Amino acid sequence: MSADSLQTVAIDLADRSYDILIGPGLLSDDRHFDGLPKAATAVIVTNETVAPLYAQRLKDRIASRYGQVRVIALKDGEAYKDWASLNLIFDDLLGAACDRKTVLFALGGGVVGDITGFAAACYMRGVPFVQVPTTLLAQVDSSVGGKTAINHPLGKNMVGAFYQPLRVLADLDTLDTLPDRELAAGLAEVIKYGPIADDAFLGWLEDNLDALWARDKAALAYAVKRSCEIKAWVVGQDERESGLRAILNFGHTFGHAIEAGLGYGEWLHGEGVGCGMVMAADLSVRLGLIDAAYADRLTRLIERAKLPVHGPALGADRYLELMRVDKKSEGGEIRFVVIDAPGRASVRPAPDEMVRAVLAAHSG
Ligand SMILES: NC(=O)c1ccc[n+]([C@@H]2O[C@H](COP(=O)([O-])OP(=O)(O)OC[C@H]3O[C@@H](n4cnc5c(N)ncnc54)[C@H](O)[C@@H]3O)[C@@H](O)[C@H]2O)c1
Ligand SMILES: O=C(O)C(=O)C[C@@H](O)[C@H](O)[C@H](O)COP(=O)(O)O
Ligand SMILES: [Zn+2]
Repeated sequence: MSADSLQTVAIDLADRSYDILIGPGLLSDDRHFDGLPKAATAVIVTNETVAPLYAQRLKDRIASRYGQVRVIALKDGEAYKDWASLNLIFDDLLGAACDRKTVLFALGGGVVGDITGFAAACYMRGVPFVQVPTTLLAQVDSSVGGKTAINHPLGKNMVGAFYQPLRVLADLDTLDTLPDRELAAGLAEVIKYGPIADDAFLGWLEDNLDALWARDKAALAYAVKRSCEIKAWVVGQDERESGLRAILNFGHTFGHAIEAGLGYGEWLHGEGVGCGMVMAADLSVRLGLIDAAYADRLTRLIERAKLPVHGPALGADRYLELMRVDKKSEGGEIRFVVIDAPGRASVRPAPDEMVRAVLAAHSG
């Protein structure tokens, strides 16, 4: 795939359908903003790290469409995906008398995207918003599909809403400034799509991981596009996770427990997911669904992506306690996304003793 070309992936959700635009230079070209609603005010929600890098560029693109463009720069970090940050957004919108046509632009990674989407869902019972993801993780996953939320000390993403953006603008050039650790975190969500939906993509990742690490634009463009296609295919069938969509949670039952158990921010979300996929793959082996060689193959790729494959020593009881709060749990029974066969996943419970064996093998 050419590194210079613009790619479009469509999310098909009836009257909530939208396009994901993927390519370099999107934030330097007014045309990608054509068709967005005009209003008195636009608000760019970002954070203190991303604002100095890209807020002015975005402001220049949209200034002609809005009477005023405000910028809210939140504190940076998973620990700030909380009520206090959400209230700062509401305080600013109300303080500036923003009306219900105000358009919010989420400029940043998944933290900014999730909190801005939730603010958009709530403010005056819903205002339009646009996702402008600037991390690999946000471009391949969090900006797409309409899951918005903040964290609660007792559980990850526990307060939120399904609320779709008007458009996703993934400018690949923004990845130039992304720290290596954040690139690795994004690769976790990219790798996820292989075992759950596309075994050939897993093979492509094995062949192209070095190119992705070298930030080869053509390789990044393909990884972002293929990830978005798979997510669009899943979300298009099950927007509100009544079934199929839960496969996107592969690795997350263990991963979210690690994030919450350590206090948000010590491990990145993608690091929790990377390690969580190792644990969930082992669980799939123990359930007799896949052979150990496939789990080893996945673990090797996760290691090559410079992600942790061994979890922190929270203790099995604490892991189990945290995982019971997971949104897939039913009546206190934890349900895990497991691999049924290469490229195919499902959700099912597992005996506590088996989960303890997985934790003994991969944490502590
Ligand atoms: N809604 C969903 O479907 C979904 C999917 C996956 C993850 N998530 C959520 O996304 C969050 C993780 O997102 P993330 O990994 O993007 O983390 P993040 O939003 O914290 O961003 C990672 C770091 O990179 C910085 N950054 C962002 N863009 C940059 C750039 N271009 N150059 C330099 N630095 C940049 C940020 O300031 C931050 O320090 C978690 O809260 C997770 O729960 C949501
Ligand atoms: O879009 C989805 O659906 C996902 O599960 C994508 C995940 O990568 C993401 O981390 C999501 O926020 C987790 O959802 P949650 O419902 O477990 O909070
Ligand atoms: Zn995730």
